[in-house]
Amino acid sequence: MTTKKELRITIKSLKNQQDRKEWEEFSNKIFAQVEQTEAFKKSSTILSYWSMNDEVITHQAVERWSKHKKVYLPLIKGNDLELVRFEGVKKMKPEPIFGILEPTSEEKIEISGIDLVIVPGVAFDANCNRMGRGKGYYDRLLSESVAAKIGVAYNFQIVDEVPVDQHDVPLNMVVTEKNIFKR
Ligand SMILES: Nc1nc2c(c(=O)[nH]1)N(C=O)[C@@H](CNc1ccc(C(=O)N[C@@H](CCC(=O)O)C(=O)O)cc1)CN2
Ligand SMILES: Nc1ncnc2c1ncn2[C@@H]1O[C@H](COP(=O)(O)OP(=O)(O)OP(=O)(O)O)[C@@H](O)[C@H]1O
Repeated sequence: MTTKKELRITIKSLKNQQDRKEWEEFSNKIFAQVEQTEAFKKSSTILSYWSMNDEVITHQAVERWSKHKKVYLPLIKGNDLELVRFEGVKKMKPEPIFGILEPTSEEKIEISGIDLVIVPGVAFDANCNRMGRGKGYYDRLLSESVAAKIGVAYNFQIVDEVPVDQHDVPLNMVVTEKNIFKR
């Protein structure tokens, strides 16, 4: 059984072997699939993330969705995430630790007010288990949530088995450019 630490190293080296020119196209495909789901169609409040350069690219999808739904993005506050309304790229600022762009809006929401969460991750498996960047932010956030949870990843991030700890929260669905896994 591989450990989370080993799996993070494996995925990091796989990332370096990818042709990133395809990532924009893959990301478009992934979010086209997400938009077909009942969970998406029924949702009015979405928690997405604003992608960093090694993640499924969310920027276009967030802009598109924000025209007819309320879209929120995570903001790091110590050990927790605050959920802040997306009001356009111009109203975002880089956060000091990882440089992730975060919204500057005053409008916040509790996780209980969210219908659908688009979850980033380092690796996922076909049972919709997820491993993140190892800080536990999403595990703590999602443990309190009944929202639909859709993980998004490139297909190379799907592994046979993600090591699962007790606090890890499984997702309802994982979407890649090649597959849709449901639980
Ligand atoms: N786009 C995006 N936003 C997000 C997350 C995410 O995974 N992706 N988060 C999800 O939790 C939260 C931020 N948590 C983060 C945790 C670690 C790292 C990071 O870059 N870690 C380095 C190495 C660790 C370190 O420096 O100590 C890395 O993974 O290379 C970034 C964000 C909230 N916002
Ligand atoms: N519900 C929780 N309550 C308290 N601590 C937690 C909880 N979930 C995770 N943690 C702690 O967070 C740390 C990181 O956990 P883990 O390696 O599973 O994170 P991850 O799922 O990879 O990261 P993330 O959720 O940030 O993407 C662990 O030390 C774990 O004990």
